[in-house]
Amino acid sequence: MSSVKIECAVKEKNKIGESPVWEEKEGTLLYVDVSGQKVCRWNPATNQIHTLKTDQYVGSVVPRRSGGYIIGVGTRFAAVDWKQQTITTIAHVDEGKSNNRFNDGKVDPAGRYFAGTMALEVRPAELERHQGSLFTLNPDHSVVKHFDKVDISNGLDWSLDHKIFYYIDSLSFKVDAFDYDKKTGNISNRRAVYHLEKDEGIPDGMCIDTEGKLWVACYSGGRVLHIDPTTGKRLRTVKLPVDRTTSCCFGGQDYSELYVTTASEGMDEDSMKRQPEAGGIFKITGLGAKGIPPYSFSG
Ligand SMILES: O=C(O)[C@H](O)[C@@H](O)[C@H](O)[C@H](O)CO
Ligand SMILES: [Zn+2]
Repeated sequence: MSSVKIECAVKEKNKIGESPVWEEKEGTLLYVDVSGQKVCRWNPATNQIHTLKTDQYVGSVVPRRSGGYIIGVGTRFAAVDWKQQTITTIAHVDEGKSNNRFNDGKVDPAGRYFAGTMALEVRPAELERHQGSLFTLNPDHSVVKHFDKVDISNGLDWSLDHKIFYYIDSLSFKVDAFDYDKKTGNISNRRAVYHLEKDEGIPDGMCIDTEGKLWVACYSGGRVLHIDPTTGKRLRTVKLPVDRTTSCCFGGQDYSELYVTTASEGMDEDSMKRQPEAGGIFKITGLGAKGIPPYSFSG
């Protein structure tokens, strides 16, 4: 077995780094800084970061098949023209809930954008409960609301056979699964596939690997969990040198590198001293696992 190597690849600090997506064509890593209110694109070859400021908190960014990106910003779905550096609203959600914002999101195997909302936090993980919902932006730009009463809508991905949708509502401290209908985008039959242990922190972003196993970043846990969703067992724990690990995706050559975003927001001076790399993005190699290419929004 090769040895695991963990390095801080993107040193520029995010307040809340999130939603990492590998862009194979350019060999770049796309992500957001939620409360830093920006969409970022890091080029490993040049170590340059290009950013686009948003006018509100941005929860996630996904590639769009016709070019550019789609984001969940504030309580809007919006299109990003990266070349023109413009953001155009596509649809509104959670109308009347002015204290809400989009959080994590990802494109499903049929090209729909799934993203959920949450109330704004007073402090990390402290917020008015049950205010969020999970939505889908369809390719025709219609919006579907799947369910409400979500605390912190977070990690999501689909099984390799496209029959299961995995989902995390962070404050439930578990990873859930739904039956997923690729044709309609409907999800049903919610059940738990993994319950976090006390010291594992708060489940946040996640991604699937080529074996159908999940990698779950744990906020306040300083770790990524490798989970088998069919047995409900944890296969492995990968610890990082910072506590606030937020999300992960595979990227790089053959999708064999795991990129882990982290947050620095809300840390006091002391913990910043102890964790100087907080807010950076980590690259983990030697895991012996690989990911799959991200799906693009087809609308
Ligand atoms: O990363 C996210 O998904 C949210 O934007 C964050 O706010 C954290 O999850 C939260 O603070 C801890 O649960
Ligand atoms: Zn998250």
